[in-house]
Amino acid sequence: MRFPHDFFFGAASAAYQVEGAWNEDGKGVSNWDVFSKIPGKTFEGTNGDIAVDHYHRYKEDIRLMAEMGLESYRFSVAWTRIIPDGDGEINPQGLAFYNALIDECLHYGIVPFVTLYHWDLPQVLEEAGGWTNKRTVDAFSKYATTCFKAFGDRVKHWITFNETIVFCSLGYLDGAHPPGISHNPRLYFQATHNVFVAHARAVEEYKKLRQYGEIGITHVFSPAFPADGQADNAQAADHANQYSLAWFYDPILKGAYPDYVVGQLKERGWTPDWTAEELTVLKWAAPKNDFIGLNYYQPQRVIKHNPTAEDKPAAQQVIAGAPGKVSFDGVYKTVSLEDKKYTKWGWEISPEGLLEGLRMLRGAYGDIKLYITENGLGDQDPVENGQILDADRVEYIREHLKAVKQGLREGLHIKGYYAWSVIDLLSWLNGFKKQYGFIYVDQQNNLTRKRKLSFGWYKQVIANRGGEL
Ligand SMILES: C[C@@]1(C(=O)O)OC[C@H]2O[C@@H](O)[C@H](O)[C@@H](O)[C@H]2O1
Repeated sequence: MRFPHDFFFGAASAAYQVEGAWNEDGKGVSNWDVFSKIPGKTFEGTNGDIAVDHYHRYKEDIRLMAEMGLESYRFSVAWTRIIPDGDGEINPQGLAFYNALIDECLHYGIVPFVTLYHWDLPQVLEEAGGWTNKRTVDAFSKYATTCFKAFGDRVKHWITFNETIVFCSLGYLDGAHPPGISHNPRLYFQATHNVFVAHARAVEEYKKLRQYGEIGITHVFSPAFPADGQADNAQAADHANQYSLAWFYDPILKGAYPDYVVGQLKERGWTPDWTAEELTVLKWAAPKNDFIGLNYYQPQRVIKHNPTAEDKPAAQQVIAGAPGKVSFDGVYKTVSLEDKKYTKWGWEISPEGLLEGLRMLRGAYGDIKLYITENGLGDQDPVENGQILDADRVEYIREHLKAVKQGLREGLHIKGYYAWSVIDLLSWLNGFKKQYGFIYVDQQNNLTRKRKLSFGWYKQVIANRGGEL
């Protein structure tokens, strides 16, 4: 079986992680431009000042994407290039860059799939409270509408936010992302709610413009499964899915928050300051949402946890996604299992977890349109005689594409697969050490690009529409 003709074989990146040019052509300062320069916050002090210089080399990069036969490129717009101080004047040089990037994609017949927010918030807004401040919601509406009007004649696929759970939990619970606040569930839930309202307002503005494209949001998709058959671990997995799935997917797809979580937030004084008008706009926007983007890397294997004084702060690798984390409320803990395979960063390799999770998602939300907007292997790629032989990445993506194909056989409405990432880039917490790309970037030799083993493999898969998988 080949993948359908209207299924996108794509790959992705994000502005702060690829562009560099952090202070060029009128760009404003973002929270990550500041946070990454606070000693100890990033791996070996790496930052996105240069990243992999996609800002100046995008033509070479897109030419390589075209050589691969890539059908769609998912990239994010840096808000600070468009409106440098967040909600003030528009920067024409910022519009010019993304117009050129979009036109270069279209020159090769590559469909642009644009993420409006991939974690880099204008610093002016961060200093005013970031996503805990309603001002940011209004500012996002202006920024999104500016992008729709500037690029919407050629961009027909829009993602509002990338992984709300990550930038809010790392920002307000773990303190590992801007604004670097730890253990503040009230601010965490407030920030997530404001993001959902900003999403709903952007859907409303987009539909008003009648540009006849599609708009959605991308969430982490990490379904929780009990580590064994014990009843309390099953209950812990249900709790994990309520807080890490339902809290994020329900307001977008059902237009209302899950009662299980709402009830517990009320008991603990963590209820966001939502208004009737905001809850109404969530309800209005839900059926207008055209798709949901899923970033799948691994499932969560969960056991019930009983908080003790011995609980230690999470290790860096655990904060960055490896099992072993105690949930913010202490109710459960993620664990690794003897019979599973793991990456060098301790992430489980589980294509079956993707398929099982997709079936669970259909049970909860029905036959919704889905894109796998990220999936890939973070690795330190082996280099032999100057060749990057990332056979493990080929294996990882092959097995996950086979799971997607099985999902299609079962009638799941999956419309595309975007490998993370098209090119080696800056990892927020792992610097340049954790590679994801089909294209290698030589950090020791003027950021020279080189095709990896996986580049030629993915080219073949696309040419055959996955018929051989
Ligand atoms: C934490 C980490 C990683 O670096 O491994 O997970 C995978 C991938 O997720 C993306 O949404 C982030 O933008 C990208 O930087 C990566 O981030």
